[in-house]
Amino acid sequence: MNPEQFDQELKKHNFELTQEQKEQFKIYFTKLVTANEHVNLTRITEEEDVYLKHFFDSLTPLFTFKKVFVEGATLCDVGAGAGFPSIPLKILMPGLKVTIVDSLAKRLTFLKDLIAKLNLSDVNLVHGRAEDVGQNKLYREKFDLVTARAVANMTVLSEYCLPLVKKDGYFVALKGPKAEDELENSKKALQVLGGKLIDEEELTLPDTNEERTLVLVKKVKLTPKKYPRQAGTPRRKPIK
Ligand SMILES: C[S@@+](CC[C@H](N)C(=O)[O-])C[C@H]1O[C@@H](n2cnc3c(N)ncnc32)[C@H](O)[C@@H]1O
Repeated sequence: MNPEQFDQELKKHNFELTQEQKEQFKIYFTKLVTANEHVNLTRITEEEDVYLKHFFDSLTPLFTFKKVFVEGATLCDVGAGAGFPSIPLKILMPGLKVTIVDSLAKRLTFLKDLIAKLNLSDVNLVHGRAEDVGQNKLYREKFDLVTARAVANMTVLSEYCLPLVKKDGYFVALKGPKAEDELENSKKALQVLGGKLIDEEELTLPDTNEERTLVLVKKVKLTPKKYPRQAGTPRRKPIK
């Protein structure tokens, strides 16, 4: 998907990019591939792949779960790495108030520079593990939306993300193909952590066979204080 095809695809979803937004994606692409020569950020570096597999892919929740993406909402992106999905979402919806949590300082250094170059406001960077951030009063149960792509399986991810979601807010997981087993295995964790599975949508990226699954979980109850457990425990001893 080249930048023109990207514009066309977004139009199909009723998003007409301004000149400024087109420029922001262009700068994002350039900075990503340049920085990637020194810091390990992505394996995807061809322009058409970056526009499809990073930019468009990051925006699919916005097209699929429209009603939960409200201008002015607070969004926390857990394990955003080089900014996916939150930075493309922020470019398209400038009113979002974004917090990015990642445990790797080098990636946050890249993001700090990127945010300045893209002239984005209301993007807060937090260096830390989701398990610790989820126990920090500043962040716990403070977000309308929490997103994560390619960070952990659904059970572990739920323990990272749900503690950060406000009651009645949403957790959106961007998953690959065939996520049913993962989802089935996470049922207990969702229930324990106060989540309720609302929707699960399968889609294919335009003009490809690239399959994705988007999962929408609503926080229906507060998360018990003991979660998230100590850093490393969710992965070592997933909730069963
Ligand atoms: C495979 S990358 C995915 C990055 C991005 N979400 C994407 O889709 O391109 C996983 C990221 O999650 C971060 N990460 C993994 N476990 C984490 C944890 N427990 N807390 C915070 N960040 C974590 C890593 O540092 C890394 O940047």
